[in-house]
Amino acid sequence: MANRNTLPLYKKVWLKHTFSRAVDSLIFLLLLMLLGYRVFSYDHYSFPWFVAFLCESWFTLTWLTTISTKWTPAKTITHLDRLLLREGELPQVDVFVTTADPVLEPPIITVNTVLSLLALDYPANKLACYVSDDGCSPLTYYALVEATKFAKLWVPFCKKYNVQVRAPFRYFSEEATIEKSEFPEFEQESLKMKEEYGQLSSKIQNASQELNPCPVVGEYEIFSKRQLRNYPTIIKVIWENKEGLSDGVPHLIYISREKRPQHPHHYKAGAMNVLTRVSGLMTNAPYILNVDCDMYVNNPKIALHALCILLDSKGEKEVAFVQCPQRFYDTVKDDAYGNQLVALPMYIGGGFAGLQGIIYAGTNCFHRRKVIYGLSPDHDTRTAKKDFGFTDETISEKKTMQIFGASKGFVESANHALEETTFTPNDKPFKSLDLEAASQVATCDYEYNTAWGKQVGWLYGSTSEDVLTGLVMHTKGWRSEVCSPDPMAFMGCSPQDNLGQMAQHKRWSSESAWRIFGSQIGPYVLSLKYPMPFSLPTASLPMPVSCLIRSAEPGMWFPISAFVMYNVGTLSEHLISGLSARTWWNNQRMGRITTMTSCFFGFFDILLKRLKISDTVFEITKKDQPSSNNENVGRFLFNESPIFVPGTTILLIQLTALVTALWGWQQVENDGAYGLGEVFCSAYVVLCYLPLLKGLVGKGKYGIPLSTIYKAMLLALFFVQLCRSTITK
Ligand SMILES: O=c1ccn([C@@H]2O[C@H](COP(=O)(O)OP(=O)(O)O[C@H]3O[C@H](CO)[C@@H](O)[C@H](O)[C@H]3O)[C@@H](O)[C@H]2O)c(=O)[nH]1
Ligand SMILES: [Mn+2]
Repeated sequence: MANRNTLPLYKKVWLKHTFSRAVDSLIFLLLLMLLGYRVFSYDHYSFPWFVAFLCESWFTLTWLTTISTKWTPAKTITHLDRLLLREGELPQVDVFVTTADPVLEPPIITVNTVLSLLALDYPANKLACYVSDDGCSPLTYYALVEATKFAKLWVPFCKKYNVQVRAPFRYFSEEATIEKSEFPEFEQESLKMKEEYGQLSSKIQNASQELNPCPVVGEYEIFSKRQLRNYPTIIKVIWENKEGLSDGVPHLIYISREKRPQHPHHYKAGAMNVLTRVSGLMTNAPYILNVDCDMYVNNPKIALHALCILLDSKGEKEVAFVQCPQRFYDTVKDDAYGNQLVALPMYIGGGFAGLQGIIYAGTNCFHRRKVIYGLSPDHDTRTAKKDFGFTDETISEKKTMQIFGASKGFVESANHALEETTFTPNDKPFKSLDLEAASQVATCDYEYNTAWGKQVGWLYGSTSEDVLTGLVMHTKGWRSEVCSPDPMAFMGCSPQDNLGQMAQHKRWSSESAWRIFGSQIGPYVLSLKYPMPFSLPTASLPMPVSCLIRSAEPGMWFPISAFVMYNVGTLSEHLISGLSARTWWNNQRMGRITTMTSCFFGFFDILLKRLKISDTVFEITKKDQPSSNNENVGRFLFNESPIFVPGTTILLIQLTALVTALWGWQQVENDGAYGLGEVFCSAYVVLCYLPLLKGLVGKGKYGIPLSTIYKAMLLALFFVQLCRSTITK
């Protein structure tokens, strides 16, 4: 009989997307033929020829990278039963939640996430939950304190009745069907919980409406001293599972790190590093789960699933992190703003398995602590510890301080973390609650002249710290895996309107552009293997031009067939994923729109930053609980932001072209044929830009501001003039 410790805890199943592969390859072939055609059509060499050639080459290149990413998709299957055989030896897990703004991220949302984490199906004495509050908000703190009282009822209730959805606001929402239970007292208790939760949310609601939300006495006094971005560290142990009960409520710790105006705080990456150090001093678990404040646990067994991969005898040597997909609840119908990321992760995300594994998405991810500290997979711990200065008596202290900072306690904990052996029996539960030592590692100058943000922890210098941090792990040789059990592991809020969606895309694409002009070339050379998501912003350049190039030549059959194939391919991918055709169309449409708005701007953002004209800022995405009477649903909102100028310009140009063509005002002396193909191209772009077209005539927040329209008109005129002069020459 095989030793129970050697049985694999997960397996990887390679999927065959034969249809998808065939369509994708055919498109690639067509693109190559088109390029060939261009090259050999000597007599047409001209400025438009050159632009068209450039764009088509770019498309071909990005398409090649897309197929190579999608080529070998896989999924992982975990063997929970095998892991549960070793239940007594499960390792500790530290859970990090980040929140940053009590207005954009209402505390009730954070509270629900925290409650769902505290109620995870995992021994409570092996869990600790750390909440980082970058807003230093007494309201968030108050909400967590109140939530803990409720947790003492909620956690046992969930475990007793094996409740599926452990975020109360979802559990009690009308849609969630409350599971029938064989226990007669269930209904009664469920009602009681509902009442208790109602009280909790109204307490938080009331506190948020008061001008001075919380008393400035007692434990809240410390918050009264704070000023905007200028306050000391506040760390509070809200709840300690003192007796180490495995069926109790896990530890809950609140952390608001020190901030001073003259010190950069590095946004989320900075917060994650503080969480890493404080938890290192307190529980020092070998595994870390991190979630954004809106990502509640939707599958209470998720920690067990992820650990199957991390503890597997092969996974242990190879896998740095386990990423669960990001899904969203109460989404806008048919994905009107194209931000729910359902088909994309399935086809592209799954494909990463054929490479070194999925990229780190910043949330819903389980990490190994020692990897966060910079360990490589092939490094045996001894040499690593020597490199870090742990073993060499003479240099040790100086060296470790240069890497991990001046806290002796933390250095010692890092020393232990590097030795992470699987299944450390839980002999020393809560190491110490030395708040003073913990406060020291949360100060804003702790990281000066250390490796934090450079070689250790979450890396700085980018607004998508996640992608960068994950890629650097891959460059060291680690792999990563997707864990996507049923039901979906986590669910979060997605932007409820196009403005939120655009801000988010701008941040993501500016991050990708960053790597193109990047200072740290290393990881990005690797990212050539991960080209798909990174070609996102660069698509913003050729895209607009290519929208404008129309050809009436025989060669136009190549792009036409490629276009048809592409649409057939993506539509079938959506339908197979169980999505509606309308969703597909919305995704296509938003793809065209975001390229010309957020991606375009993300690109310039980074140019400005590179030229040291501006600084990267992490704009937090607004998280609201969607209300049923949201009048904006599915409609486009506009504001004064220049982000709408390029899109409006494209729309105006295409409209002009369309009108000229249809009314037959086209001058014959150009090249005569203003064919069906051209009209079709213009019509297609206008169709994609329909929301902007509505914006041209809309009023108030539904209308594009006049100033934006004027700017776009000027640009459009300029462009049309330019084309005329080159064509008539
Ligand atoms: O100074 C800051 C700014 C943000 N956050 C937190 O970072 C998280 C993500 O911010 P959010 O505004 O929700 O960004 P999204 O665009 O929704 O986030 C996606 O993209 C980010 C990178 O761009 C990743 O970090 C996230 O995990 C990923 O969900 C939230 O919990 C914030 O509270 C901080 O802790 N401190
Ligand atoms: Mn988010």
